[in-house]
Amino acid sequence: MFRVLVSDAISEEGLAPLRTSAHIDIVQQKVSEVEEQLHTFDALLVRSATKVTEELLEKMTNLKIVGRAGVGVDNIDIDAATKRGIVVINAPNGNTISAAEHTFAMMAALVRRIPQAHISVKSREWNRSAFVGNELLGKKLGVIGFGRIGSEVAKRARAFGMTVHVYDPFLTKERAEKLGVSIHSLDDVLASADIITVHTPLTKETRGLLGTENLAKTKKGVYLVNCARGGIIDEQALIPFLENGHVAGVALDVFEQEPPGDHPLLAFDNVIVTPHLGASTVEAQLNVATQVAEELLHFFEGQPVTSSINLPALSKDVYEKIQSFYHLGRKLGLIASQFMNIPVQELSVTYAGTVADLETTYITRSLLAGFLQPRVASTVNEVNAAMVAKERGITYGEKFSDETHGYANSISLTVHGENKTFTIKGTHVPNYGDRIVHFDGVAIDFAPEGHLLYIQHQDRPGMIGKVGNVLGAHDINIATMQVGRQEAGGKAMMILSLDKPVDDAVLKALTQIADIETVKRLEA
Ligand SMILES: NC(=O)C1=CN([C@@H]2O[C@H](COP(=O)(O)OP(=O)(O)OC[C@H]3O[C@@H](n4cnc5c(N)ncnc54)[C@H](O)[C@@H]3O)[C@@H](O)[C@H]2O)C=CC1
Ligand SMILES: O=C(O)CCC(=O)C(=O)O
Repeated sequence: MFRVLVSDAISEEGLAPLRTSAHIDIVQQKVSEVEEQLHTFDALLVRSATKVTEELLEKMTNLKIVGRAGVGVDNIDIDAATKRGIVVINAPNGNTISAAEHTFAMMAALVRRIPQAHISVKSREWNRSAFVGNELLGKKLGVIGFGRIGSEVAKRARAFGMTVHVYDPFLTKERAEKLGVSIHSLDDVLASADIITVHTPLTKETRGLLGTENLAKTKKGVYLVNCARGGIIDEQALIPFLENGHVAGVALDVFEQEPPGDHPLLAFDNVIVTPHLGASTVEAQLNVATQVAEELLHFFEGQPVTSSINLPALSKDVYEKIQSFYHLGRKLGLIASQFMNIPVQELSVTYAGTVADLETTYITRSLLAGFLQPRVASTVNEVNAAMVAKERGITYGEKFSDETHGYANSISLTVHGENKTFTIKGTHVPNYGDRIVHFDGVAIDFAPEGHLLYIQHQDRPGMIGKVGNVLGAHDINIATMQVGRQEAGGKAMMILSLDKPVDDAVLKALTQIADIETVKRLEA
């Protein structure tokens, strides 16, 4: 018998698949009410109220799986679960439509001033001239982040006669054309849009994406919508733009801190808000509950789960054999994704030497997960990587080669993007670690670890000194530096490992050195 603790308000109808099994015992109580029995549960099913902390996981000594009836897993300590071998699953698309519809409702309410007018009439006023709005027809909608929700918002906007301009560095031209939208640079979207809506994950790159500098690039009178994650629009930076009327209005479903308390933004009449309601519909809650309940059932029946966001269901035996290559694969994917920060269509992985005889499927999936992670909102791992790649229109394949070029083993990844192909090759040396031995056509040798800096330049005397001077002037210590070149006087590169990451000012200063062509930060 498997015991499942359902500790949040989860759609009863959605739990039906679990109730059909004679081997599953469902207990619907809060964690605090079953303190004495926590060690007896095999599964925990939550929405967002239960905080699945390391402390709770420590008490649930028999726990094998946590199911989140929703997308975001902010309330679950994934690392702590992963460390304990507890699988975490979610429902990645069950609430997409509800979140898209809520975004659209917020946008329409914003431009027609519906919440303000509602309060006015309820206060027994009848002031029609105070609530003159704008039409959506003919307006330009800027969509930043064109994944599941962004693309559904765009479909609805087109039905309203809006033109949709999209910024998403990972969106391919084919997918944009299929959905009837055009791809633009961030600056173009900022400058041209009448309304801007954000639908990215909250990452290092997107935190404060709409901050002072980018808000200043928007059209005077722009409307902004954030139903994704608090912090993508910088709340503090927004205030002066509302005060001087540059921003005509803002709709927020999410906040940097939730609940936002007595936040200064709440004092503005033209800021309309909801308490993180994007997924709060009967339908979305039924979808997400059904999805996780079915996945839990598969898990207990020993079938593979498709929406796990942490550990793959690997046997200990196989895992021990592939472990080193599994990590090398992840690093190759991660570095390649950052280097090729453009839309890509295809990944091709070639195995040679001893690694070619192992279970390469898992290694390829690990590599794929590393490649996709910088591009998507939710955690990608070996279990869900194939599904996420398919959704993004990225194909991948494995090849095997007898050509080892002197290495005992090697994994080579070729990434095909629009107008550019990139190849990276790595090897694992027992008791020494992972090495990258080929990078974009140049033989080189570096460890894929930490804060890396890639510099491509013409092979001229004195380049190392010039780079060293700029980094020294910015107080950045170089841990290691590897150089390589295609031919004397031709294309050359340096890969530096730094003690701390470089900021945009350092990148700019390096780019200004004569004969340096490209500089990129790579985190591994
Ligand atoms: N308000 C609510 O109740 C809900 C909010 N969400 C949030 O909505 C957001 C979007 O969710 P999905 O569409 O399911 O995610 P998704 O992973 O399908 O799409 C995210 C998109 O953002 C793009 N992206 C990544 N970095 C970017 C960058 N620096 N600039 C521009 N685009 C970038 C990716 O290429 C991807 O296409 C997430 O933050 C999610 O947590 C999701 C469900 C409900
Ligand atoms: O469960 C909820 O209501 C939160 C939805 C959400 O933000 C998500 O799924 O990422």
